[in-house]
Amino acid sequence: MYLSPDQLRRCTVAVDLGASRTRVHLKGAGLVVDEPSIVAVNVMSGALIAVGTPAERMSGRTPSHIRVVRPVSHGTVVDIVMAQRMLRAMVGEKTVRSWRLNPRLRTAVCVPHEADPLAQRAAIETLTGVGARRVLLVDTLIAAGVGCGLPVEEPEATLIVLCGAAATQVAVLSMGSIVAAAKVPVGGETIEQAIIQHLRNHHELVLPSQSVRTLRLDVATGGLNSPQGTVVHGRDVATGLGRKVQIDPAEVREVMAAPLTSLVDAIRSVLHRCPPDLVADLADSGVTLAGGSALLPGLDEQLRQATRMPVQIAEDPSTAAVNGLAALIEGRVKPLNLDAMAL
Ligand SMILES: Nc1ncnc2c1ncn2[C@@H]1O[C@H](COP(=O)(O)OP(=O)(O)OP(=O)(O)O)[C@@H](O)[C@H]1O
Repeated sequence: MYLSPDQLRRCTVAVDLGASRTRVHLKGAGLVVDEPSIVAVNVMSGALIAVGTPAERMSGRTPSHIRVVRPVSHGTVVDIVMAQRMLRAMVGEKTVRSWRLNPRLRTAVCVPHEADPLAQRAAIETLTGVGARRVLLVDTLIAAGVGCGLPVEEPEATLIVLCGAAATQVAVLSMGSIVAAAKVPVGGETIEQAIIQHLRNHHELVLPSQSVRTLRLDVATGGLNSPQGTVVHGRDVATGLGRKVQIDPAEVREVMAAPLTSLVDAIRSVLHRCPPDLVADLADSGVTLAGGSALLPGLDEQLRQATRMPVQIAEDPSTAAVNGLAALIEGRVKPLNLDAMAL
């Protein structure tokens, strides 16, 4: 079904419930929430202990009565009650109360391309639970395309690669629609898992989840470029005791590069399914990378070499989807009829 620009402009709130981060944009106020999608709860009393960044810091360090929960997985709400409590805490009770008092509150929310009816229902229930009277679902790929400043409403093709936490979506967009799309289970989190597995197999070290992020970002910023590499602390697989290991940056880069080949295959398969006229359009505009994992070191260069197309990273890749949704609800883009759903 098509969603008209007027329907979107009647929305007051734009939400991107990501596996890694939750982002909320309020019309007129801007981005009011950009926090990790994590909640820490006391399993005995059911009380919320922390939400967002403080809850993320607790991950892997909590006593048995505190559980760290991620209510969103692969861009889909998997724990509706927890997602509602997380949103309420992030936005603030005062704002949620004002939402509840507004009988016409409309909210636009991004959902992954081809999200199944259960995933759509979960997004809707989460938002109605925090006060939305009507929820409009917008395909994340379209929202991200708009957020990257791509001319998605024009009859020429644009190619977007949205690199999230657990998955990457690839799509060719034209005239406000998705011409062809593919999804691969590769993202920042899967790469972190690959690094953890590598260290376990080759160094017999169990790396804490928080250290793997630092290690990955060190590689990203060139902080590991000293000849000695970097020292990481973890737990010895056999003895269970604390141990440190010196890691070669080239080794980490190799592990990170492996899952990215499936991304190149996804781009090729999307291009194969597009009419040649649209593929010809892409010779100049090339590939636009969005999503937090677009900042993975060397990803743009690897894609440039593999596809022989120009590759650019969006100006603000992490917030592309919520910014695009915000531009749609604020009417900052040319009117376009979107492939989306209103429920
Ligand atoms: N500077 C950076 N370098 C490398 N990776 C990064 C950087 N910043 C964020 N990331 C990674 O980007 C991912 C989060 O991206 P994003 O915020 O787009 O995800 P999300 O929208 O929450 O997830 P999804 O789209 O999968 O539901 C995380 O895995 C994070 O580690």
